[in-house]
Amino acid sequence: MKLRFAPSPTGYLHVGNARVALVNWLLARQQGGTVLLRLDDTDAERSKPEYAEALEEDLRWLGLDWDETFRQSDRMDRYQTAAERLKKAGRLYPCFESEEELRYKREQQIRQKRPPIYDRGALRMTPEQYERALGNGKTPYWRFLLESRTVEWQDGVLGRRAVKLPSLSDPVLIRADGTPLYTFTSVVDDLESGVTHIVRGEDHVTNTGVQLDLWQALGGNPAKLSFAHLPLLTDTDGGPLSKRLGSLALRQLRRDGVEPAALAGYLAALGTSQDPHPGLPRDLVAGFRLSAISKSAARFDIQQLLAQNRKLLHAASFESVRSHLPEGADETFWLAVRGNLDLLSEAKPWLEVVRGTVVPPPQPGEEAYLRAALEALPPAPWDEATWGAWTAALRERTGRKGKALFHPLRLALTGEETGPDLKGLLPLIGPERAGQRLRIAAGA
Ligand SMILES: Nc1ncnc2c1ncn2[C@@H]1O[C@H](COP(=O)(O)OP(=O)(O)OP(=O)(O)O)[C@@H](O)[C@H]1O
Repeated sequence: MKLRFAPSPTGYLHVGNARVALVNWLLARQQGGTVLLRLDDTDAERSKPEYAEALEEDLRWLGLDWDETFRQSDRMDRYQTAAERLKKAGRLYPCFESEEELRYKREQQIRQKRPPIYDRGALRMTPEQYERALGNGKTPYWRFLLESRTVEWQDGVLGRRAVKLPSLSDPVLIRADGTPLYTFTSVVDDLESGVTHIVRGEDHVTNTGVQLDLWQALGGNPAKLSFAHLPLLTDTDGGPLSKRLGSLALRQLRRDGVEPAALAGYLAALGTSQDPHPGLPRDLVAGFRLSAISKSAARFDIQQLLAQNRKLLHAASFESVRSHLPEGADETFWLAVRGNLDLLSEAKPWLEVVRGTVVPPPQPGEEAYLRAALEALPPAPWDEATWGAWTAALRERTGRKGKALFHPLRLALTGEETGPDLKGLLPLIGPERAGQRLRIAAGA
């Protein structure tokens, strides 16, 4: 079994690309298969080495690896050879029609209520017309002659699928400047690198019909190839994802402090009826089932991702996050704040709150209460019982309870409306800072 992930290095990977990469990887690792990372970089204008580097880095960050890798741009001679083979078999034919001519033909077809399919006009060219076009300095581009049949396959996610080839235009495989196009290079590579399972986004379903025809024309046996098309992910608002738009890029999520295990766990369960659980890809292998993926488009909900991230952080040991915490953060600090974090990057401002300077906002009308709180501060040393003892004494003294009792204290001590449990924070803030902050807040 051999699977491949074949992104084009034309931008930063987004969560939709990552889901496809993850599913390929999980299937391969579950069944002892091989993973190939192929860089589809024949679009020289849009492909950039820095994107290729970035996508490898992003995949590794997510916890994925691969057994083989190559770039299409290194295999131009192979595409050339395959093209010659198709030409000899009469399946690749030269065309000279310009974009404008083709547009005109399409408009006419639409007016006549006919499907706008390429009419194979180039096949009717006589050898003399062909030579004349060449003599006039024209260079042909090349189309693949599709067979007149319906291509069917059993899709691992979508079920039985069929593509009627006569309803499609013969695809251009080679541009006039000689560059081969995706439809072509992809099939040549899949065939020559021994790929057995193609798992990719649903945007490729029509390609699959064409590519199976091409696969056969190049001597491949379609029975040896399995397909699964994953429904496309949309963004939180239901909009499409694109590398070009930079939407929901792995890079950005990583920069925002999302943990790879949160993302991988969420992506593996997305579009299934399973509840997501954080886990690195290697931890998800055993529980993964391709058949559990639903046929409908799935929405990538950033809130749900954050929920996974939260779950992960709340249970994370100090040792496991230590190297990503700001300097000065110790285990007591981590245990005090972890239950309140969506993202690891949010730990830093809390370190500021316990160690740095907080200017509490004014709380008009609360000055007397805050003065009473200052006076009731328990003596040092402070521990986790201090908050309970202090607020119990204040309850007794002022008759306050609930929010009226706690909220002015939180605001004065942290400068924030919400945050980690004060039972853990108060001893970290310590008597000196707590006293200062209460004094300022009380206007004392
Ligand atoms: N929104 C999406 N959801 C799920 N899979 C996707 C999505 N978009 C692309 N893919 C899949 O990601 C893989 C890599 O494709 P590709 O590099 O062409 O990405 P792309 O986002 O479509 O790129 P671009 O925006 O540059 O056209 C393919 O298998 C493709 O089907």
